[in-house]
Amino acid sequence: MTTLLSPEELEARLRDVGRRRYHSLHPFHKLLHGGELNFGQVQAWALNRYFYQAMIPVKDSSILARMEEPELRRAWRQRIIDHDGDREGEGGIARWLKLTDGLGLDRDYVTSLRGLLPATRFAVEAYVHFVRDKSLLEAIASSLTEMFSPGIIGERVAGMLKNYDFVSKETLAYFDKRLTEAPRDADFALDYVKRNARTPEQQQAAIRALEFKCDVLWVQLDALYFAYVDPAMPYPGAFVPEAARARQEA
Ligand SMILES: O=C(O)c1cc(C(=O)O)c2c(n1)C(=O)C(=O)c1cc(C(=O)O)[nH]c1-2
Repeated sequence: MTTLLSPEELEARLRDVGRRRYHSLHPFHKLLHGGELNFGQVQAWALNRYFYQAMIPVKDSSILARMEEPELRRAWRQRIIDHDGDREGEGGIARWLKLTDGLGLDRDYVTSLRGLLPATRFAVEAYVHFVRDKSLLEAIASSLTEMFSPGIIGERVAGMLKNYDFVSKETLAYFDKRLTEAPRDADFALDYVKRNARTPEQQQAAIRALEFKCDVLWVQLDALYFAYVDPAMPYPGAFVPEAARARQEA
């Protein structure tokens, strides 16, 4: 039988999930941050991750719609504004497209999702469905990977600026804002989970939700690794970096 944890013990268990399973541990990220990917592989990462970015406000709208207290909605709606902006050209999704522009990818191609790997699509959709179908507590707990993101973002920006001449501070500007947004969002969500997971079952469900979310992030990198690093077999129809395409056509 599982026992009731104190809020502090629950937090420690949640943080432990990140220590063991966060996508900072994935070999694809180690290559990305260490400067060991080529231009086409970095393009593939940015193109696939666009779909994650684009669906974040969709999943947050679904969480918002289930919040019955104005106080909660007021806090959560900021996430949607952060990603969508208040007008065309503003917000996180627009900033992500600056990155894909900077990497020479055609905007219409990126947003059409034609080049996406199927595993990216399935993982991101699973996240959207999870928050829709599970309890509000689990939906909020699944966002808690953001507790761990400032560390990886710091490492990523420093590593990419140092190692790749095809990225700049301007093209990586997306991540600047995340360094303040993510801790604010994670503090709020962690406080909610600590206050509302009041039974051993609810606490276990919150921990499992965070594990699930780590899986959502992890499999996206598995898919990139398989398609673009080793054995480098892009799914038929998915994005093919120019160099690989030229080889295929030769
Ligand atoms: O760069 C990253 O490694 C990273 C990780 C995560 C995360 O841990 O889920 C998010 C983001 N970035 C991010 O930019 C973002 O907007 C975001 C929203 C969420 C969420 O679950 O609501 N996670 C993340």
